[in-house]
Amino acid sequence: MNETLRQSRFLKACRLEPTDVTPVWLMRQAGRYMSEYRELRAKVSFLELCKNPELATEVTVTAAERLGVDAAILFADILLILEPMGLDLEFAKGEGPVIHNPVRTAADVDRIRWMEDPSPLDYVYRAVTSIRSALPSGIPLIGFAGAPFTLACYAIEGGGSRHYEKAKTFMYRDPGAWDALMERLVAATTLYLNAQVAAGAQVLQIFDSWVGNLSPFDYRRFVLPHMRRLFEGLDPATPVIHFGTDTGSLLELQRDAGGDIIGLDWRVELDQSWNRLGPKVGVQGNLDPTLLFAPIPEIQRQTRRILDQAAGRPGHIFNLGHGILPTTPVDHVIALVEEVHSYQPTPTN
Ligand SMILES: Cc1c2[nH]c(c1CCC(=O)O)Cc1[nH]c(c(CCC(=O)O)c1C)Cc1[nH]c(c(CCC(=O)O)c1C)Cc1[nH]c(c(C)c1CCC(=O)O)C2
Repeated sequence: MNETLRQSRFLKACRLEPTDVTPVWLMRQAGRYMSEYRELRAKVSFLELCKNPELATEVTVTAAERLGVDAAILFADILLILEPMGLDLEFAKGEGPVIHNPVRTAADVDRIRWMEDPSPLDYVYRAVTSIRSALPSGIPLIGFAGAPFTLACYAIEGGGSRHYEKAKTFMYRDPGAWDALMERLVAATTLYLNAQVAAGAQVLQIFDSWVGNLSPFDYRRFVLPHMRRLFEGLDPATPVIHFGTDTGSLLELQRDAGGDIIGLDWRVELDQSWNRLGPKVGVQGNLDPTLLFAPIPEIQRQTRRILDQAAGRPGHIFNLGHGILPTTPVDHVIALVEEVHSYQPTPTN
């Protein structure tokens, strides 16, 4: 890695070093709220876009440049890895992701393929290399994957869900088959993430978007050992952001599972949560994505409130608590990024 990249404010924050201003990027920064993205999507399907390294590069780089953020995130999806494992994935119009052959029994788990090598997802690594060479030298590229629990939820439910009753029933009824499924997901995800690093990603984010649905007791039993093995298998030189939503009761357990930076959503206070997590990890977050629909002065006020809570402590990466919503006004997003970059601490007297 070159020195400009190593000394970027984003990578400094990942190492818990002080920065000139707080680095900021936004989950789903490349997405439907942006007209450039919608124009491309009018011509190609979402999966075609993910599988075309040239178009994935265009979408990633355009979003990072238009917003002026401090990091780019690979354009892909957490569910792509399920295809080479034998699941039939479709992004149905207006419905979100659908898996046509979900895992419902222990025999279904046996049919899930072990990924022996990372090559089925070569199109992703080609996109990583191409994005890295197209980005300015001071802008790190974030690679990512879904966490095994969130991927297992999709694999078992066959799509999105409100209560995850199928996934949880599976977990409680057949813990052995659950562990077998999680082991396959951990093995595949480890290969996948390390291959993204080898292709040119400087940082990784693991999305455990739906894990906040579990009690701490069940997290400890059904998720934590698998997450530990995943973190242990990753390239130790690459910082990892460990993200979830609705995880107010799981933060310490998530930290114990692994990661350099813990994602916080807007349901928790940034300062209190960081104190709970302790000095060895940084935090990412935590503006409510819905706040981007508020008048700009209110966005600015709450952005400053979050930065006041971080109080200049090294290791804060500004972000939303979850992804940008599709109807968000772009100028509000740009105003948010500008506010983070121009922030001066509020005098305390
Ligand atoms: C759960 C999850 C998924 N995908 C992802 C997660 C974890 C983050 C989270 O909790 O939101 C992760 C993801 N998905 C996408 C990215 C690209 C990078 C970025 O953040 O800009 C990333 C990091 C693109 C996408 N992934 C998807 C889109 C929209 C597709 C379109 O163009 O129609 C994008 C830009 C589709 C997708 N993909 C997924 C769903 C549920 C949906 C449908 C809902 C929706 O449409 O927003 C699964």
